[in-house]
Amino acid sequence: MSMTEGSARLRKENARKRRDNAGGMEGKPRAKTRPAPTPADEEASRKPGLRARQVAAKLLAAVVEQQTSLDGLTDPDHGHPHLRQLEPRDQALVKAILVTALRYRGTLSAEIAERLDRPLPGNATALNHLLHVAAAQIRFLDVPDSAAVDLAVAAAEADPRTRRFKGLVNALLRRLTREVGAAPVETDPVADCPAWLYERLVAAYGKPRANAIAAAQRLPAPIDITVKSDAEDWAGRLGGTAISPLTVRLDAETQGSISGLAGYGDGAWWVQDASAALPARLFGDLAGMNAADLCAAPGGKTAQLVVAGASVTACEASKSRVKRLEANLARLGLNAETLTGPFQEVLADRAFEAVLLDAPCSSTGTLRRHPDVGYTKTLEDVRRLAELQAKLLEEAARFVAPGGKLVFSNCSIDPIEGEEVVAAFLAAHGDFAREPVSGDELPELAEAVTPEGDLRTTPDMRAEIGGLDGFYAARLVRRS
Ligand SMILES: C[S@@+](CC[C@H](N)C(=O)[O-])C[C@H]1O[C@@H](n2cnc3c(N)ncnc32)[C@H](O)[C@@H]1O
Repeated sequence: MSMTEGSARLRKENARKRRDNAGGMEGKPRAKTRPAPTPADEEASRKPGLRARQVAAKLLAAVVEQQTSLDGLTDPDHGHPHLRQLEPRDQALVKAILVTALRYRGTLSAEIAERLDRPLPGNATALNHLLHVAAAQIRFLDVPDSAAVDLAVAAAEADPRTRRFKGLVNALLRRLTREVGAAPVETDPVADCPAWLYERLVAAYGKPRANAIAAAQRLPAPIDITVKSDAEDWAGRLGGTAISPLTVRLDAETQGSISGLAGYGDGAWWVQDASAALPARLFGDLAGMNAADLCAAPGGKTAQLVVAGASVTACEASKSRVKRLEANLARLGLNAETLTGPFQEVLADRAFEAVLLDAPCSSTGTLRRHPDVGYTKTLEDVRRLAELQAKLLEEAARFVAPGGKLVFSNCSIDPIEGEEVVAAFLAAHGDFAREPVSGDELPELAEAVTPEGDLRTTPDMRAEIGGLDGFYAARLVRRS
């Protein structure tokens, strides 16, 4: 429900600001979190923009070596302290570098490797990150090449682990600038799809479709909002297109400060990808019914259930995320009962006519917004999360009243976490049946309805309007 990836959309104005500020600016550190300056910090403060590049390399290491999520590292309140110490403009630059370096990681790795006489030593990880940070700027960002190269050389010199490679950094990056620079060289989306994920895509969807998905998920995602009503009207007012009865896709020009747009303060809409808005739609009109959202925060789907007329109970296990859920509902002026804790415990023996289980998952459907996911998650994570989902689905079943509906969903692109979980559940539960979704229910997205009657979106769908996140949803009904 918040805008998290504005920095990845490098629109001209931001690019100009960064160029004007090419060297960047050292942040005024917050007294509370500021560690004592090291000699490297002092050097960085003498060279504008150096600190931003050093922080970018450090955070890139955290993503690819420690599998730390980019959202966590860049969280405005709890993110990495070195990032939070930078000026907002430099923070935005660091985020843009990271998103770009991850989105094009395969391409950048190959272009760096081609210009090395021999492969880097296996332990030269700091050097590798530094080269990726510089190459991302040279190849894809509107930063002067000379600044990208000079600051990479300065960063190499400031770090004892990379000092002896200073000459290599300089020569390699100058060659990259000369030979490719920012030329629109065609790059291979498959090379930029993490290998384990590409293998899964081929296994699940076949090679041609896997290639189309890899290409679509390398593109930055547009920003979609879900409106309480009047999508056409809001599209006109905000500058966008109504792409479903509830979703407006904002034009690139409209994007900027989301909270400054008309209707935000009045709670008329919230940010939610078009595909994330689909599972709650599967309940249809909920007027006069009670509904439970079992895994609710940050609350986009809870809001939809309330707007659809239900009396909603929203459960969330994480205390901090309940706060976000409640703040979001308050801004939207929507009422729901919120319960803090695992739904299995806090719901006692209640039963509901509509139950939504939007389960934790690998988030591999959201690579457009979160290009780190391919490097922070593995196939083992997918399998582990599928087991968790199966357990949660089993437990969710007991809160469904006879004749009630249960929608299971998540934003993984992998059938292991979707179709297979539901197939196993139905095989073990004669008391539940699938209630197939029909193309008529979602006329704008009939291609997403599977032969079994589930919903499966992939990023290559609706390419003509900018694609969709990958999502899965199945609608089940309790027979007795
Ligand atoms: C995919 S997110 C939900 C997104 C949410 N439905 C939305 O549309 O905004 C999954 C959420 O489930 C929560 N969660 C995980 N296990 C839970 C449980 N047993 N009971 C309640 N919440 C749980 C996580 O903390 C996380 O916030």
